[in-house]
Amino acid sequence: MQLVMKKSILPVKTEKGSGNKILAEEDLQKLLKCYFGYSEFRGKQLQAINAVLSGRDCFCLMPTGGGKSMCYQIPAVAKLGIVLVISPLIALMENQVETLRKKGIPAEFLSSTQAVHVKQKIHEDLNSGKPSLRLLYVTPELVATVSFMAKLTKLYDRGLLSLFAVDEAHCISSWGHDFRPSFCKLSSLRSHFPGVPILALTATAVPKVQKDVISSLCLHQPLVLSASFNRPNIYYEVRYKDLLKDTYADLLNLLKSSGNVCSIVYCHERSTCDDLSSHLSKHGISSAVYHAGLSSKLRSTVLDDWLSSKIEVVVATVAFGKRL
Ligand SMILES: Nc1ncnc2c1ncn2[C@@H]1O[C@H](COP(=O)(O)OP(=O)(O)OP(=O)(O)O)[C@@H](O)[C@H]1O
Repeated sequence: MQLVMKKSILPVKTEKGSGNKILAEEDLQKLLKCYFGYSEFRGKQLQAINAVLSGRDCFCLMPTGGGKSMCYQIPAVAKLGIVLVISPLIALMENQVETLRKKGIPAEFLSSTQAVHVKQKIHEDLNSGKPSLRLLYVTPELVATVSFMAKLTKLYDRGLLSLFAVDEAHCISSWGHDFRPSFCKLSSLRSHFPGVPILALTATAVPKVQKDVISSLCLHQPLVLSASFNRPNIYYEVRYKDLLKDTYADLLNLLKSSGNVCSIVYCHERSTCDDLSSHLSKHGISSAVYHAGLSSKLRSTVLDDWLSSKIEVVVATVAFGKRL
């Protein structure tokens, strides 16, 4: 097979009889290099990618930052059609879409935060004979609407739905720490769109949750992948607050001695975030707060400023990890 390494969708070959498209490992590696600049797949990425490209469901358990997104981003460029990514985290969608577009991969997200004319353009593309989109990020709430299901049905009937990727899939389980009722409606994806593989992704390792995700999403004999949660590059140190004379002073020293690195300080309460952030700013460390009490616009600005190193420290509640 001839690979065209320009930023265009690659030709794919068909596995005889199955109707599924397959690419050799080296071709997938070329895609990884071409679009993302990485030479090797990490951990279980390749297995997950191969599973969904061959039409098989997959449950993928990887730690935060383990590279889960690649498991659906590579299929999006390797296979014709649209990958629908269902995520509860609007800030994460915005962030990923921006990154993908910079890499020349057509991606969009649909959410309540978007302007009407932007949504219209996306719908026009989806309705066109040949949509240019490769990845569409949506919330589970949108998937639950009749009008969006009708749009998906049209795409499905034209053979344009290549994969459903359910990010933060533990949210479907009432045993999980982050249960979201809207996720329960996702079971209809399997009944409405048989034959479209489903990739469930999570960093929540509890076996009860895993079983629940698999049965709630009606995954059919999924490939279950579980990556190691050991992160040898991370150094852990516990300091007991009760044993410190002045917690804020200790933290300030730690941040100053760490040099110019991006840091996150998690606090239990929003008021502590506000208090600590102004303390750090007063003492020469640029910081901002991030919690669910801020507007989504402000939260996006803080995330952008932190990612671009405009600010050194984000003082946040768990809303930051969940990117609420
Ligand atoms: N094969 C790879 N080689 C090197 N870096 C990679 C590879 N795959 C992914 N990455 C990088 O690892 C980082 C984390 O990836 P990603 O955001 O997909 O993790 P994640 O598992 O989705 O994390 P989270 O649970 O926070 O959503 C990204 O910067 C991504 O570009």
